[in-house]
Amino acid sequence: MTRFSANLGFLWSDCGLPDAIRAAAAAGFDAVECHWPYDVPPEDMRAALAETGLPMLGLNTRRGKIGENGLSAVPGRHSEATAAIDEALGYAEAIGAGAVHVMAGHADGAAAHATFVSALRYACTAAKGRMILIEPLNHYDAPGYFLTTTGQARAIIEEVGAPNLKLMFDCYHVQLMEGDVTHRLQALLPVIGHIQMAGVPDRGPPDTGELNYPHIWQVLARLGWTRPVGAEYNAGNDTDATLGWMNGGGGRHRTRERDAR
Ligand SMILES: O=C(O)[C@@H](O)C(=O)CO
Ligand SMILES: [Mg+2]
Repeated sequence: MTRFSANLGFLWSDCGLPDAIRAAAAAGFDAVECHWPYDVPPEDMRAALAETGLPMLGLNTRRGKIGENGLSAVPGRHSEATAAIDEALGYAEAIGAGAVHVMAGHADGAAAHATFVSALRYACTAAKGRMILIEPLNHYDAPGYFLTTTGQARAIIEEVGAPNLKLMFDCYHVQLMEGDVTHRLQALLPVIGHIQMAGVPDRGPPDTGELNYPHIWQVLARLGWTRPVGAEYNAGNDTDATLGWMNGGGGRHRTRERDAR
């Protein structure tokens, strides 16, 4: 049975994060993950996580100024990037989150590559065993983002050479940039730390669009993947109404009728 994590940057994004954690638990998710929780006191997050028993899988480094998408590959922004990594690791430790996604930012070329490698070496050491993730983003949603393909990510992971540096394989971005999702999951499995999903190309629920997620969940089961898969899609202002796909994955989603009993 596939297990699912609710990405609270997208699901129940109209609630505060602690209430979004509670909503995810009520809907039957096995875990949660978030993007930028920094405005919420860690003790409020800890309380909601303890109350629901859900693990927080991960969070992101800050994006930087408006229009930026992280700083870790941006030459000349080293001290801000390092501060963002320290902040994310500190927050992750405070709430018991398992991973930090280090966001690269808008940059390209050899200097950006060297800057990113150096920032990731710093993050992997500072993480003291916590997982560090990097995620290729598609060029429609994130034009100019440094990290765009799984091949580029794998080369960086190999160059950094830290056991706690892993790939965040977001099926939505991978399908838009490269396709061949099944073969890529299989080939990249040893370096994958987390998997996310959304309908393609509209980033709707996983039961919409061109990717057949029930097939992908079967592939993951065959590959021995047992960690929760992150649901990171636009859910509009009624997340509960979009959760029919969870039953297709054998999830524990409780229908509204059952909730009402
Ligand atoms: O896919 C995404 O957009 C997210 O996983 C993320 O962390 C960057 O916004
Ligand atoms: Mg993603």
